[in-house]
Amino acid sequence: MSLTWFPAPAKINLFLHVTGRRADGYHELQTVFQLIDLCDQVGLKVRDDGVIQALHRLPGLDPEHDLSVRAARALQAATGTPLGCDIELQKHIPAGAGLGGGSSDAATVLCALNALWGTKLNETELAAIGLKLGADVPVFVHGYSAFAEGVGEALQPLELGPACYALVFPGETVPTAEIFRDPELTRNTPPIKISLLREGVSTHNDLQAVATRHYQEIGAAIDWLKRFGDARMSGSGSSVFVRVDSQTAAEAIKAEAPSRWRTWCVRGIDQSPLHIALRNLSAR
Ligand SMILES: C[C@](O)(CO)[C@H](O)COP(=O)(O)OP(=O)(O)OC[C@H]1O[C@@H](n2ccc(N)nc2=O)[C@H](O)[C@@H]1O
Ligand SMILES: Nc1ncnc2c1ncn2[C@@H]1O[C@H](COP(=O)(O)OP(=O)(O)OP(=O)(O)O)[C@@H](O)[C@H]1O
Repeated sequence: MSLTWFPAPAKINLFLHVTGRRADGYHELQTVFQLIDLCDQVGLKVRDDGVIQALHRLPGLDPEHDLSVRAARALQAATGTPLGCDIELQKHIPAGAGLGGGSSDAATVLCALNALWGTKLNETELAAIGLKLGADVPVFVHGYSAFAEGVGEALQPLELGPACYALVFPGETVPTAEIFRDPELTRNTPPIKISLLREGVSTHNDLQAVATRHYQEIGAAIDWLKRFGDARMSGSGSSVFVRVDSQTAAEAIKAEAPSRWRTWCVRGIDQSPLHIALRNLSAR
């Protein structure tokens, strides 16, 4: 049997407010996760011998630290299944880009293996396993764009509707922990009510000021994108984005962008393509 392939979409944070800090050092956030149609692809094949093996190597990363492998091991441990799997990743989402690529790979492995192994955990149980791997994993397990609180795991689905973005990766790989531990980080933005989002309350990304101080190229990309609209950083960076009216407008920005940056025209999606693939699998 060959590998079965499943998509792992990226996200952008339309805003990110840091509203506090917990005793364990993690930060309380308010954010909107917008899923986008830039995807990694995760190939999986069930093994009868219980072995979990990566067929790929991510540059500079021990396979045991690969979030796709860690997710498979976590599901195996939680369910006690005797089954294993081969895993292969086709990476299209840059790592350390604030796009949640590693977290999404992990969520796709959890959801797809749960179906392939027949372990029958529900989404809440899978999200709880995912949260131990990273604060961004639960939103990808649930597979919808959402307003998030807590450390990013308390989710309320949002229908954001059709949206186009020009997305720029200025080439910096940002370790998320480095940004969160900066003493200069604003950690006391007053919480907002979700209802105010629809009324157009002003929002921002609290991690942006710190990240642009650490990585000059992020500031350069924001300044360049600002001529097209309200340009912002996603997550802890380094990617930045601007919302535009049409795919044509996004294509024009991509054509003009400095060639040292990777640029995409992406669409917002309210439902993850992973969940559509899983429904098709169970209908077979
Ligand atoms: C910045 C965001 O990308 C926004 O979506 C996420 O909050 C980060 O999610 P993630 O990459 O899955 O993060 P994790 O792997 O859980 O955490 C990496 C590190 O970031 C810090 N961290 C992360 C999330 C959070 N709410 N507070 C934190 O302080 C912690 O130091 C943690 O050790
Ligand atoms: N499958 C994976 N894909 C990408 N990075 C991975 C993976 N597994 C582990 N990692 C490690 O995790 C780090 C963060 O990866 P990721 O792509 O999720 O970052 P990010 O987009 O900045 O995340 P976030 O927005 O969640 O902070 C990488 O620098 C890499 O060392």
